Amino acid sequence: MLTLNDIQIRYGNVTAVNYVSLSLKEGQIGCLLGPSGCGKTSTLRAIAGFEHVASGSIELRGALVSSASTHIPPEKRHMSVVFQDFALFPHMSIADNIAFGLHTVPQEQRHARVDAMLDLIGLPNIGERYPHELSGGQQQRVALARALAPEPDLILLDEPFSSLDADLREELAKDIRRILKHQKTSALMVTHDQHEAFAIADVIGVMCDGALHQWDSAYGLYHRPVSRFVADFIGSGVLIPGVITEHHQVDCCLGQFALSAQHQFDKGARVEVLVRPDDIEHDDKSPQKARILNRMFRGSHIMYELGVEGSHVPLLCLAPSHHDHEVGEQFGIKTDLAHVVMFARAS
Ligand SMILES: Nc1ncnc2c1ncn2[C@@H]1O[C@H](COP(=O)(O)OP(=O)(O)OP(=O)(O)O)[C@@H](O)[C@H]1O
Repeated sequence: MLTLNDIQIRYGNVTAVNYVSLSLKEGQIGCLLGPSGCGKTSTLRAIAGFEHVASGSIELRGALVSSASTHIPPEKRHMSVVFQDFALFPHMSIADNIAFGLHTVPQEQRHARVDAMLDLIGLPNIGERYPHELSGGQQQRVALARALAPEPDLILLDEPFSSLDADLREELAKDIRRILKHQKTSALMVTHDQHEAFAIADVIGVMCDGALHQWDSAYGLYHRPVSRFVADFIGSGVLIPGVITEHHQVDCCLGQFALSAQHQFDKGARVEVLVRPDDIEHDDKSPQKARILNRMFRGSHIMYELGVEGSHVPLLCLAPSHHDHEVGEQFGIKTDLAHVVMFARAS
């Protein structure tokens, strides 16, 4: 339903977005994720029609809406945008806020649509109230209701939870996902918070310096990162040196592992092996030991930092928190790196 073909966005000499391509299917929820300044908001604004593209093209439901020579204005794109600051009109009731984009709809249907939207967001009795009488989370639900009311082809969400408490964010992200899925509305969100992206999106794009590194499921980004940047940005983990000894075997400080997945490295290749905290399992009975350098209690789990001979960086191990060990202790570990991700080591 939405396709970006190699778009570039420039501000004077600055290239903010560099050859980004992606496609979103009907009813899918996508998310652009990345650090500040990576170009995610510029991409969203170009889709909305607030920015021009310098090259490449944007298509919505097969129709060209942006290219170097075409620019359909925002109001003709059948999209709604939800901003981070809610942007509700303070002097209008909640019902009038939601009805704002419905001026072409006959009055009776307009009332019915507003009521349906209030039911959908789980706040059926607040139509007569004003924005300042609602909590931040309620205001953001209303902003979503206002965006959904005109039944747009696509909803764009620009860091919609950034002004809310951390606890509320994930809850609201799940809620908004439920509402969008119920309405079968396609959406694209921008965030720098991977937990929000995981909670809401079917497909996530990781951006860095104007480039889209990977457009994939959360599982794919975590388990099959295509670049060091994605490996580092998504989840936690460390890269340790290794060598490919036989085809489908890698030798590193944790031992020698048969690799189950295809890889492009020849025998003798020097690689870096991505080791996630869930790749190292704590097992008191294991003959393989590591020293505990640090520990971070996380409620259900403890994240241990482990010193392992041959690795100049501490490795991470996520263990259930009833495995309660002190810093300085030797700790039994088991590792299985058969499915592991590797990158070529810089010479
Ligand atoms: N109107 C503008 N004029 C000039 N440069 C801009 C403009 N808007 C953005 N930029 C630059 O383009 C690059 C990408 O900005 P953009 O806002 O798209 O990134 P972002 O990933 O959304 O960042 P953030 O998370 O901080 O909002 C940055 O280097 C930024 O300084």
